[in-house]
Amino acid sequence: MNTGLQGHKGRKNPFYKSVSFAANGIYMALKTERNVRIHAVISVLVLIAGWILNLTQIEWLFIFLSIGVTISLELVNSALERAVDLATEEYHLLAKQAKDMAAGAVLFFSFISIIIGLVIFVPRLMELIWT
Ligand SMILES: Nc1ncnc2c1ncn2[C@@H]1O[C@H](COP(=O)(O)OP(=O)(O)OP(=O)(O)O)[C@@H](O)[C@H]1O
Repeated sequence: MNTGLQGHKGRKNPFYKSVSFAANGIYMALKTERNVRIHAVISVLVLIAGWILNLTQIEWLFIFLSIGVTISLELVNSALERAVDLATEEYHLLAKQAKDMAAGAVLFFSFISIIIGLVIFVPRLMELIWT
């Protein structure tokens, strides 16, 4: 009986294999999902800006948290889109709600990330301009 703890072929996968499946998931999302790529590019630009502006430890923590949560939500959203498409090819109100709510989670946290970015970067840029 498959208890749900076993891998695809009935055996529990070794840890390194689970990590490699997860890394493949990130690679597939980057390859196939435009929004994941956009967030990845923005994240790299924010990291470069943070490095140039010499952020404090606490500012870096907020930046890494924002990037991490946003990209993680993008991955979960992409996974849910695929699961819904696998479940039905027909139009279904629940399918629409599931996809739109998952997309809403990404949008919601993106707004929070923008606010965090503004709170951190605007004073730094003002400092640069006025000094
Ligand atoms: N099976 C379905 N039944 C009802 N509505 C659906 C279904 N599949 C998708 N939708 C809705 O159609 C719209 C477009 O969804 P779709 O998955 O094609 O792309 P998307 O949400 O723009 O995301 P992405 O661009 O990342 O693929 C969304 O509002 C979604 O909720």
